[in-house]
Amino acid sequence: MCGLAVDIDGTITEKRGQGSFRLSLEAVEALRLLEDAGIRVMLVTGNSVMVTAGVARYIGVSGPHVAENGCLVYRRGTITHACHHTARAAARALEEEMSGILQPSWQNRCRLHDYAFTIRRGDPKDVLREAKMVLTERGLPAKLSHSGYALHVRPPEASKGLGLSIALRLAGLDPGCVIAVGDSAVDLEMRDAGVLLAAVGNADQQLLEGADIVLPGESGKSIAVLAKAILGR
Ligand SMILES: O=C(O)COP(=O)(O)O
Repeated sequence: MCGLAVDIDGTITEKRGQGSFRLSLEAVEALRLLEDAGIRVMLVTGNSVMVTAGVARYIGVSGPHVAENGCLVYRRGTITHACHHTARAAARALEEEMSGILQPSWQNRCRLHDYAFTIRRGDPKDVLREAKMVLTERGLPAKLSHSGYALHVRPPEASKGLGLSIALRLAGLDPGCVIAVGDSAVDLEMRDAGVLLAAVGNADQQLLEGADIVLPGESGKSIAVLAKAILGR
């Protein structure tokens, strides 16, 4: 075991779901113990690069880290662009056509490729369908996903797997000795980097069914359980 890639929201927080942003102190402690034992901890998230780099700094995890759902890789102050397109025009179209339903994320001001919206009302599946129709009508190619926290509009090439592959290459880590952990269907993409994929116990159904292993416990507690098993404590 040489590296652990973890999603942020729903994975190292106390709980998962819109509005659950409190970091799990158990998870933070577990990630620090792993780092101290020489295991590289990488954040792989839909958040903007500024938020990702800030969270990483104060948790104390060395990275490289992946932001904007795979589009940006942050390593020691340097940013690598994994995506070559931006979903900015698609995000603007959604703002115009779905303002009653979608609330743009405050982080959109510092995003470059992937844009996020919280859903004000309605079932995320219906909202995704409507957003897809808006983009098709406008002829804007973009990928849409929902993290359990926000709807993301992404360039077609965006993938957490692509971002994680770049992060592993920058760190000189063999994917075969890396475990990735997430809480939602978007995190399935991380397996494309060749890592073992784990789901926290309260992950969404798609990830619970698609992951290689399901961890006991919920969100941050699952991370603490995994760290104990890795460190043999
Ligand atoms: O940005 C979000 O919507 C959620 O971010 P995550 O990828 O860390 O779960």
